Amino acid sequence: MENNLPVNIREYQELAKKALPKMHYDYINGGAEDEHTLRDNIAAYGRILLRPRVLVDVSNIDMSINLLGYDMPSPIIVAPTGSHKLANPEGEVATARAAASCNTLMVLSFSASCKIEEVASSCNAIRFYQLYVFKNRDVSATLVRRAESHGFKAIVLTVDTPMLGRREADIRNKMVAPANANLEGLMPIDDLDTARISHLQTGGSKLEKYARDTLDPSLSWKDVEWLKSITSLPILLKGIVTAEDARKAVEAGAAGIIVSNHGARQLDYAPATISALEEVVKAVVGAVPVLVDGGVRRGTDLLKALALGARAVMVGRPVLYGLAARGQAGAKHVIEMLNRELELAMALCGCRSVAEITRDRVQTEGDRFRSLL
Ligand SMILES: Cc1cc2nc3c(=O)[nH]c(=O)nc-3n(C[C@H](O)[C@H](O)[C@H](O)COP(=O)(O)O)c2cc1C
Ligand SMILES: CC(C)CC(=O)C(=O)O
Repeated sequence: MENNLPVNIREYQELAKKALPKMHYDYINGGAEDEHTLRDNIAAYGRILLRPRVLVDVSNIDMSINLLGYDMPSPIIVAPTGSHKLANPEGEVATARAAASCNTLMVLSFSASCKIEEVASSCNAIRFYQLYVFKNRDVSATLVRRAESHGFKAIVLTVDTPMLGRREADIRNKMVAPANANLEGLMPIDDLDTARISHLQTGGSKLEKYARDTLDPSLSWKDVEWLKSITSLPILLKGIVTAEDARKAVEAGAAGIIVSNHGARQLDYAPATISALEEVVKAVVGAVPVLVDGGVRRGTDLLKALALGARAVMVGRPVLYGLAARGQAGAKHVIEMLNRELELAMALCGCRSVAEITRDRVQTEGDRFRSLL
């Protein structure tokens, strides 16, 4: 096996598909409804071309960045994804160790299958905590306090999930809500079991029923204020794809914006995130860092996102593919592979540092259209 390691993310995806029960692979891999946005998150990267500059001495490439005051050796971040135990029995602890061994920042999901405390004590690293606002605010507030006291450095509030998107593979597979290790003792377990296990008349998956019983559809800008009132940690808003909301996020005091469509699992026909990134970057005019996730599978994708103004780039499914295929070693290899691919892409584009990955290194469809006018 070690001599036959996958050479790219696609190969990890194939291994993950072989390794996992169909229900779990579909949950990880799937998107909402027609999966138009799911395909476009990846396809949109393919429509952006690179404009390499040559005869630059690229014998030293520096991929480091600074995010919210933290120096990071590369702009890659592990996106928050729920239920890592579906991919590997060691769950988020294995992912956290993989990320830490690459000095990569990980965002721990609210829906994690390992406890905040377990992840925090498994290895030393800078980590952020992702939050959902539950109907019962005390549940969310308690988790924020636990994350704070275990050294998490920022809260990533996911704002694109007032209710769960319609994921048809999960409906077909009768996907059950995976156990959330961090809710134990916070919600009456009977309620959770009913939500997780009961049959539905609505045609949604059991996961959808669980989300409906817990997530608060009244989520609004007031909740950002509420969150600010209960924590002194910086708050990043994840799930913004328009200039209008980006401006509101800055007004609301967000410390950062994550351009995301939740890996195309929420609103189908939302824009591919790489197509929405520049609009958001322009709207915030440097007031806060803008991050992006969705569809990143290559180092060249990372370079394109950085050229269009992302400060850092989050990766979701690829890490889960690595975890499912080869556990902690697989998750680590995925991060390393993306780092090496980015380094090579930078060298071949003549960029010695992230600051040198400027807007003119890419040509978007919009650029091609404008050049015809
Ligand atoms: C299996 C899975 C679970 C996810 N769970 C969460 C979650 O708990 N919270 C959240 O904010 N985003 C969640 N996401 C969305 C990711 O944070 C991220 O936006 C998305 O995976 C990026 O797209 P990519 O998978 O193409 O890299 C999840 C995504 C996947 C694939
Ligand atoms: C339980 C869900 C809300 C987790 C999630 O965000 C997802 O599956 O995309």
